[in-house]
Amino acid sequence: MCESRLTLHTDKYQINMMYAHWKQGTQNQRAAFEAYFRKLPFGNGYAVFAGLERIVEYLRNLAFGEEEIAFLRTQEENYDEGFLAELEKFKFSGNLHAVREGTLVFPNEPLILVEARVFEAQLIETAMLNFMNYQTLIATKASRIKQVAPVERLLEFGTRRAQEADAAIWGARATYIAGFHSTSNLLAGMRFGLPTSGTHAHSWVQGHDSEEDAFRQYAEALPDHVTLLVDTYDTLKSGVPNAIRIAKELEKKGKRLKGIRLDSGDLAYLSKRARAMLDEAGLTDVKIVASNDLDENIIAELKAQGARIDVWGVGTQLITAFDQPSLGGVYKLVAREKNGDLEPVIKISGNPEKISNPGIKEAYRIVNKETGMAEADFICMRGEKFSREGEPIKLFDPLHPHRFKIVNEYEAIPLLQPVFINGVRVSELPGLDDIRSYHEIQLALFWPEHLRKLNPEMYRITFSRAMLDLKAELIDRHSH
Ligand SMILES: Nc1ncnc2c1ncn2[C@@H]1O[C@H](COP(=O)(O)OP(=O)(O)OP(=O)(O)O)[C@@H](O)[C@H]1O
Ligand SMILES: O=P(O)(O)OC[C@H]1O[C@H](OP(=O)(O)OP(=O)(O)O)[C@H](O)[C@@H]1O
Ligand SMILES: O=C(O)c1cccnc1
Repeated sequence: MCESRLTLHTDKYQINMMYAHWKQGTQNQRAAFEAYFRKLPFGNGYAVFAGLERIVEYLRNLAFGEEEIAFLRTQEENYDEGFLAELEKFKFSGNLHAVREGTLVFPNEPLILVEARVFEAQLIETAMLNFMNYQTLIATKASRIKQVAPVERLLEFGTRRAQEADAAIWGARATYIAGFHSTSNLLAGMRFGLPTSGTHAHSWVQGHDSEEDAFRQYAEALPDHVTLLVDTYDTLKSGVPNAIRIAKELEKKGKRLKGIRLDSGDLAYLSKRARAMLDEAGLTDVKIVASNDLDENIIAELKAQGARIDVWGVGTQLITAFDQPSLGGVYKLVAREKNGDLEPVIKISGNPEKISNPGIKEAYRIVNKETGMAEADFICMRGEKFSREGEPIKLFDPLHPHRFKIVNEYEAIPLLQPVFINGVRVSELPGLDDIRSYHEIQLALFWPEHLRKLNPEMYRITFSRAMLDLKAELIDRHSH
């Protein structure tokens, strides 16, 4: 968790390239890189950008101390002492623009723009992608779950099955951005101010002579927060009746049973039966929590079956992004310093989708003033004049440039915000609750067709004519 130790959280090839730049005397040349992804995860219609807070912490603490330098000395005999001395002076002195956490983002649009000495811009690729790819993936998975359970409480239960501690903790934060209500991880609660929640485990019941005794002892210990796990022996014959008994005892003390938790079996059937039993006992306010390898598909299916579940506890499938364990975000050089100017560069590929978009760009969300809804994102060259307001904008379909739509009255909202300028923080990042509310406002900008979890309508990402022309020119220049 100590961010200052993350300087060497990078691939060795970055340090090798930094070294080679230092040898050829180009380490101070400026370079611009963009981070973006090419394909949406989970077949979703959007992704939820996350990871910026950690990126900012990482950049602020980026430094090579004695320990790092001593280690590098052991890793490569070619590293010259002069290079290591240069590293001792290292700090991030560049510019970073990024979209806000919680923003809905789409393939091939710049999410982070780094302009810095190539020495710096190169080093940070690995860690930035690591943070952005994981946290964006988990926020997106959480958002899919939120789409199918918009009003119920969503509890994040994943830590024990997460890919180690950082994934659990930063993953919990990402799920909160996308609308989860709490995490079971107390360190995430302490670190980020996330609400925490907890019921009890089967071991609590197994560790007593009877289920009833286990429930009673638990209720005595935590009378204000009693949610009882009712499936250790037999949910309907023993768990729910025992929970009802304890609820009645709590009532006598002026307390209420908060809930019961179902963690196995047919959750639709059991929840309906449990609801009827609770209601019959006058416990209509007692909530039913369900867990057991849930994901957005099972939750949707359970709801379609009429399950009476008020609270969903979701662990493994969410925190490991089980159905797609990685977001393939990349970090590509888009411009480099040549003869004092920043010159656009391209990466060619046999696969047209993998050809990079050259030059430093701006990204705008085009919101139709008549409907208040997002029509498309528009990517243009930095400083390019396009009619921001007042005049119609022509939004080309990138795959079929003969197809376009015209929006007459619109607002162009810039997506990339300055975070560091010349190494200095120029804006405070919003607090987590602001990010969460902003995410909700973002969702409201999009038609439901783009938000549905199965076969969504693709939101349009469009490029300016100038950017497409530059790309064509560079492809032409590099074709033989
Ligand atoms: N009515 C239902 N419709 C669809 N899926 C369900 C339904 N009820 C439960 N499930 C899901 O089916 C899966 C059942 O998995 P599994 O067979 O391991 O659970 P189980 O029968 O409860 O056994 P265990 O006691 O080992 O947890 C879980 O992912 C659960 O969320
Ligand atoms: O299923 P997930 O979505 O990953 O949610 C977390 C799971 O972790 C716990 O089970 P576990 O068997 O680890 O512990 P327990 O003995 O308390 O049930 C809990 O009961 C959930 O089933
Ligand atoms: O509080 C719970 O019920 C819980 C927490 C973590 C994992 N499973 C369940």
